[in-house]
Amino acid sequence: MTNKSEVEQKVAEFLLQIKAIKLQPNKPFTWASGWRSPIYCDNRVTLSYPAIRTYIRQNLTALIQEEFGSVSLIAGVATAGIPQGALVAQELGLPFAYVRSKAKEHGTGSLIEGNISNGQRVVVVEDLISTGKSSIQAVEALREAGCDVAGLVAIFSYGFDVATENFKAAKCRFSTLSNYNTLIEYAAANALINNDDLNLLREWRNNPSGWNTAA
Ligand SMILES: O=P(O)(O)OC[C@H]1O[C@H](OP(=O)(O)OP(=O)(O)O)[C@H](O)[C@@H]1O
Ligand SMILES: O=C(O)c1cc(=O)[nH]c(=O)[nH]1
Repeated sequence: MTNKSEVEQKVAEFLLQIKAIKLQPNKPFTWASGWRSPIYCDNRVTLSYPAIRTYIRQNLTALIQEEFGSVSLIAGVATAGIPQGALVAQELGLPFAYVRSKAKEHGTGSLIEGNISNGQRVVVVEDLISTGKSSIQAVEALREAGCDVAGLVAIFSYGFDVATENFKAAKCRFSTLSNYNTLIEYAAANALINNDDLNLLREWRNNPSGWNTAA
């Protein structure tokens, strides 16, 4: 059995260490949802660090086994969920497929790439959950294609209520390796983010969809 809070902290530590956590309060990031944010968690950077990539692969695999038991397919969410999902599928010796954000506009016209079969029990791998919209879109596409979606795992979640509600509405379970609260607590305890930025991040977290909308 993995120690959940140890993994949450270790992943937060790694993300800070490799500067996957980026802060730009004066030049906000625009997220997939359209929200503007002072923070960006770039899990793609983990791929550049073999030891960290391995830790994430092994712990996503353990999470899938603990939460969902036996599955027959791993599916990644394009694009950042693709490499993470492929690594996990390799670890589990399972088939892999991935779901595009929209169907390809030439060639096969596919929305889902790879072979899937009706009734196949699948776990979806995503890198990050903000609103959960991208995740749910992939889950619905797999269901429409006949898959039995056991649930979704991701490296990081901001823990927003809107994501919880979106997953609940879609009747999809999800679990992540780390989350925003752990990240902020770890950064504060180890003086990895200065106090001004910590205050700003805590304030932002109270109303993320409304932050900086006037800018
Ligand atoms: O929970 P949500 O509000 O949907 O946001 C999270 C999504 O945003 C990012 O994808 P993005 O499309 O920005 O980039 P990518 O192609 O690099 O995955 C991230 O990889 C998630 O898929
Ligand atoms: O919501 C997003 O688009 C998003 C936020 C974030 O911190 N990292 C990321 O890759 N995407």
